[in-house]
Amino acid sequence: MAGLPLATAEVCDANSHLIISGELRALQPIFRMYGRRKVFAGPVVTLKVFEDNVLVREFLEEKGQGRVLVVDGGGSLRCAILGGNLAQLAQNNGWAGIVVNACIRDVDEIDGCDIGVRALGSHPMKSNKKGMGEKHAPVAIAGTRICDGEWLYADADGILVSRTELIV
Ligand SMILES: O=C([O-])CC(=O)C(=O)O
Repeated sequence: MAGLPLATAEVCDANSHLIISGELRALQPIFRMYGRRKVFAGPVVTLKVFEDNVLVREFLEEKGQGRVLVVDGGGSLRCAILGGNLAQLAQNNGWAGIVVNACIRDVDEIDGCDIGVRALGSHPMKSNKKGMGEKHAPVAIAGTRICDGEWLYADADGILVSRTELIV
């Protein structure tokens, strides 16, 4: 069930066979936690952009239905590709969380939203608005390849990606 609070450490202990096969991977611990939801999970939607957040908005304008948006922003530390308005939109549209391999801004506003956000850090500058990027492309972030439709589980210990939904 989407949103079920699975503990990532317990999932790892109980599923060593899935770790060995590569079906279950842990992202390297490079992210900071933002948003009110410290624990979130759901099916993944991937997006690849670079210092441009038009496509981030396009996704978050859709109904989230408990999904997690994974944005590979190329690791950029030069501007923010998610801010308070987009986080509010994501919350209102029912996204479970957003993982950003880049920076965010409006941290206080995002921390007030009922959504989980992980990002490399915060940056006060906005991004470009050209609409460049690739939706649903496989991404490689934090040492981990992530594909559209996989499942992501995040809690205080870290972030797991599983090829299929994990059942408790
Ligand atoms: O529009 C942007 O570039 C991001 C932002 O600041 C927001 O979502 O509030």
